[in-house]
Amino acid sequence: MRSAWSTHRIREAEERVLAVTPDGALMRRAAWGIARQALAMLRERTGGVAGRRVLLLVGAGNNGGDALWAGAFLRKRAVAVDALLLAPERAHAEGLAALRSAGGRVVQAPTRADLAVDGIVGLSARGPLRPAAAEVVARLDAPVLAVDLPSGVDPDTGAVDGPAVTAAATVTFGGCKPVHFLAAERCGALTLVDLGLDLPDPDFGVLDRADVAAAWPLPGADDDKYTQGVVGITAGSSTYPGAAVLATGSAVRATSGMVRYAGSAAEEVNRRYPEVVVTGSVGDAGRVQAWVAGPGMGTGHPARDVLRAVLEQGVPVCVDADGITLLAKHPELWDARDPGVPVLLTPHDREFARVAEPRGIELGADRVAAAKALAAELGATVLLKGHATVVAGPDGRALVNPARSHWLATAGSGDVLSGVVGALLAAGLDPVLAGGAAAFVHVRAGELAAAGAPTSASKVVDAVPDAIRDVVG
Ligand SMILES: NC(=O)C1=CN([C@@H]2O[C@H](COP(=O)(O)OP(=O)(O)OC[C@H]3O[C@@H](n4cnc5c(N)ncnc54)[C@H](O)[C@@H]3O)[C@@H](O)[C@H]2O)[C@@H](O)CC1
Ligand SMILES: Nc1ncnc2c1ncn2[C@@H]1O[C@H](COP(=O)(O)OP(=O)(O)O)[C@@H](O)[C@H]1O
Ligand SMILES: [K+]
Repeated sequence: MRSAWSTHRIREAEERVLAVTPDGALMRRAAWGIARQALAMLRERTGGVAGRRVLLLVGAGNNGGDALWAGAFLRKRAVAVDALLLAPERAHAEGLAALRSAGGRVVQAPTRADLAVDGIVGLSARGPLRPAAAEVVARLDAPVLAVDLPSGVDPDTGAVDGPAVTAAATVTFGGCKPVHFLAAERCGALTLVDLGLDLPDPDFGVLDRADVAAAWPLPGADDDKYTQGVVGITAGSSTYPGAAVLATGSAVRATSGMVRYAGSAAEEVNRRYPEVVVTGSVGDAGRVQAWVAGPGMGTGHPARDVLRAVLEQGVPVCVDADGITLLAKHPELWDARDPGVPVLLTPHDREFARVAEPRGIELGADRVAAAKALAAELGATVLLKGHATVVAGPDGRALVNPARSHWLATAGSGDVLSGVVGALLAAGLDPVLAGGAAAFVHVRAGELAAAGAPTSASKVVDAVPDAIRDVVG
């Protein structure tokens, strides 16, 4: 698992190391990491390094200092290095002297380059690129290597509110920052240079393939259809039977145990998935180890009664879509729940706002903070959907699942996610891990279903087993 720390935590840890490290040593270590990455990119893109051209974009602080020192190292490999100083009077003095004495040039306008190094702003970044930097970045045609983070993107939230760098690669130092996962598409390939920092608990973790593989429940010699956890789905309505088919289908694809369906789309579900045990109502459904409630179920009184019946059963529940709207409209539904039993909500932004705003929680730029606040307030796990999905537990733990592709931005893909979450909850996974692992496999299923061209939620359902195979295989 990788981890991310907000900038103030990184700074505090850096200060402790700086206090016991010779002047400039950390910066040179950071800069050496950038130079190595720059050399690798030059080699990969141009077949060599000597005589290749690098343009440094140098801002007012230590981020620019890193770029200048990296330029000095690159000069030693016979790379031609030009530095464009965006705030000449505030450029890092030692870095500039090192670059000059290594034979680097200071230029007044961007020059042709094989690679640009973005040392405009780092940990102290606030807001988008200022106009002068924005103009230079807009005119670049070389790939960009970002120092610490792509300038113009908020380091703590990944928010982009105007001009910002999109990097082909980013080299960061000491520990990853939230931007690296919340705006992964802006960072490109990420490398971490170790600075020996002693960091506290992270703000959030990021599951990798091996973590998901280790968590994913697979049947063993002593298992039968019941022991792997039976998942119950209550979803769909006469208006939206499709949501029931998608959520149930993805649960079927995600577990080799049993899936039950309770609701008005029983016939459609059974026609499509004969292995599902269907019934008209939750009360008749038989025992399950977790429920998924909500996709397409409607928001009227009958649906409210169904949701209450599910919450009263004392097993983990994944509440999605209309189920979330019902919880917002009827907060007393929370009383039906045993507070010791996990509830996991899977809202998109508008559903999140419906539940959070009446409780005084705004969904602003800091999506991790908002999800953590709502999880703590509700005593439930909150999976906030988006291009980076945030999963926050009531105990303060959080995971982020970045998506590097966006094929899941298609109608019904949320219903697919809820079925996968349900399968993992039924197998007994901790809800934060269940949400994180489901989001991971969901993204992979979207990529496999799309294979480079638009796809649909039904195809994502069918790709769930391939996605699991890809992860656990
Ligand atoms: N502290 C340390 O020990 C280390 C710091 N390192 C580097 O130091 C960086 C942090 O340096 P600083 O704290 O000096 O600050 P930065 O270099 O991040 O920012 C410098 C200045 O840029 C300006 N600025 C803010 N937002 C801007 C925007 N949107 N557009 C243009 N200019 C903007 C501000 O005036 C700010 O003070 C890190 O990102 C990293 O690159 C590394 O050398 C590793 C060691
Ligand atoms: N631009 C995007 N990039 C990556 N994933 C996305 C993007 N937009 C949406 N998603 C994912 O697609 C799913 C959409 O779910 P949801 O909004 O509930 O849609 P629906 O109601 O149509 O099922 C979520 O899992 C979300 O994380
Ligand atoms: K930068």
